[in-house]
Amino acid sequence: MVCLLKELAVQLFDVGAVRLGDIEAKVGRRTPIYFDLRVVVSHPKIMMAIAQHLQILASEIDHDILCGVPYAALPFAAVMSVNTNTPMIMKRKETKLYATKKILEGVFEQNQKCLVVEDVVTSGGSLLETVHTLRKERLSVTDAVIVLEREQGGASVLKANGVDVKSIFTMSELVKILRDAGRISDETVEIVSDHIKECQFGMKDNFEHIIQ
Ligand SMILES: O=c1ccn([C@@H]2O[C@H](COP(=O)(O)O)[C@@H](O)[C@H]2O)c(=O)[nH]1
Repeated sequence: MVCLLKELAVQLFDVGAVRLGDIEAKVGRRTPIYFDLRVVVSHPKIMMAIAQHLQILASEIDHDILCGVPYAALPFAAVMSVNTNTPMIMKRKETKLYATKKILEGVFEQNQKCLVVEDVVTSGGSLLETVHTLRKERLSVTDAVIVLEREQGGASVLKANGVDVKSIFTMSELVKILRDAGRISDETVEIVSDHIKECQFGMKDNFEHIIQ
């Protein structure tokens, strides 16, 4: 049986996957809430629950193979791959400099439909970079399944680049569950809601280097 979303959200909080405060995120951005889903590798039951929820989203999407955005989403994609007997490929952060000189590891064919798996989307930049690499290798990429959509514009950036994103949680849903479960205060919900409104990303936040 798949664990309920509310239970999953509270379990994530209780294992330290949700950090509150004035936190430095990617390249100098600051955020009052940061999700560190990398801790999930140490909690197999939570890993399985996340993979199962991602599989529910993936079941509505036609795809031949899976690819996780490195590194945080690789374990999620691997568990989904094994659970559903769907082949997976791995994108390297950098092209291998010797022997095979590959950027993608694993077996694939041109025009196969590749479903991208990601942990968190903020600006959409990390996911878009992976999509760009996959498309350069002639894979067809139109969809992604993710754990958390921070509602800061990333999903719209991806949509504008031909990628539909389906998430297990949005940031507002997740903070509401945590507030109702007594894990965070009303004040924190308000701070997060203000942050979402104030810190929005769009194509102007320069994805040109990725999509050129
Ligand atoms: O709360 C967060 C926010 C981001 N991340 C990591 O950053 C990228 C997503 O940011 P983009 O701006 O969309 O590229 C993603 O790969 C996450 O691993 C995070 O871990 N937690």
